[in-house]
Amino acid sequence: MAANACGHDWVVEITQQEEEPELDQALINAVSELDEFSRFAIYINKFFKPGLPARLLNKDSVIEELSEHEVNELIEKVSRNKIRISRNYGFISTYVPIYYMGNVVGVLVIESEKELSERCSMLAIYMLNIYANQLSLLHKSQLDPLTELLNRQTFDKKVIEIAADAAIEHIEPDSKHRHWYLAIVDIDHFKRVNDNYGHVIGDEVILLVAQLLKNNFRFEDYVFRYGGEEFAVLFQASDELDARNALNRFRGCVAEYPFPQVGNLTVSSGFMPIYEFEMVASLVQKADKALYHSKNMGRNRVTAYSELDIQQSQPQDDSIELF
Ligand SMILES: Nc1nc2c(ncn2[C@@H]2O[C@H](COP(=O)(O)OP(=O)(O)OP(=O)(O)O)[C@@H](O)[C@H]2O)c(=O)[nH]1
Repeated sequence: MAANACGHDWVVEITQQEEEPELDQALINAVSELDEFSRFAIYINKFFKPGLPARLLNKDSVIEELSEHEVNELIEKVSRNKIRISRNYGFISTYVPIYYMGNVVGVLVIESEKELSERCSMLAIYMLNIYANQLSLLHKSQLDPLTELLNRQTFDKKVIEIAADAAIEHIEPDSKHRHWYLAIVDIDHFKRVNDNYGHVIGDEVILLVAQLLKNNFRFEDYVFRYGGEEFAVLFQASDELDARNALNRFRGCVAEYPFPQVGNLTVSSGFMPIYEFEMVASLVQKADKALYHSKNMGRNRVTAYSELDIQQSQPQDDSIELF
């Protein structure tokens, strides 16, 4: 650590990361190089929102994992006392707070034979703080500024990840497990909103629909602003009926919502399962086809890709073999 006495190398490493797993690894590497101790566990609430649990970051930690309640108690204690030290049967436990915007969002637990130097503890605090700031910047870069939903760039990455997992797991369509679905949702006749009430009201409608969408899906589902008044949802459901019910629930919710000045609006959607690896463009094209079917059938409805008469839309194979 001598050449890196002020932690400069770690700061550079952490602030260079543009992907979350690599950023996590950069922090884990930095903490493991603070050489005065041998074992550590990092717990952090990565969304920085009160009420969400702080989860273990270094899953391979040799320190026994604490319960959510124990972690909350520790966070409460380090919020009051900054660094805490306790002595247990020959080793020393040090608890270092993780700060984000002045709030404690996690805790680093270190077990060592001898007490950590103050310099080492302060270095840990700075590094954890820099990690939290970098994580927040990374999260912000994944969001659409108007709605704070995930943006289009993040959509492609997430679909590839889910489709790759589906290919590995080989989940069958009739399996008992919940699996992933892709839906594209579009506000009906949105151009009329802009034309009649102006773009500011149009933007407000987009924002309100985004909020309704977020509220209608689970925390572990992903909601994106895909384009202007078009949204994409990656969500888990047990089968097609379950997925359709979720989208219909949202559709009903929008239809009943009194949009200020505008009154009532509707949304149409198309959806399909992600059972195997498929290119993002091909998945989106299929969900889009189902969406346009909803539009053609009068809007304010949900269509599954499986409902479409694929035979009609595909070119007929009545070609003549020439060679
Ligand atoms: N206010 C606002 N309008 C947007 C934004 N992005 C796209 N739009 C507008 O959204 C409208 C989309 O219109 P169309 O694609 O013709 O579709 P539509 O009127 O919703 O009709 P259907 O989709 O067929 O039901 C266009 O007028 C765009 O200018 C945005 O960020 N804010």
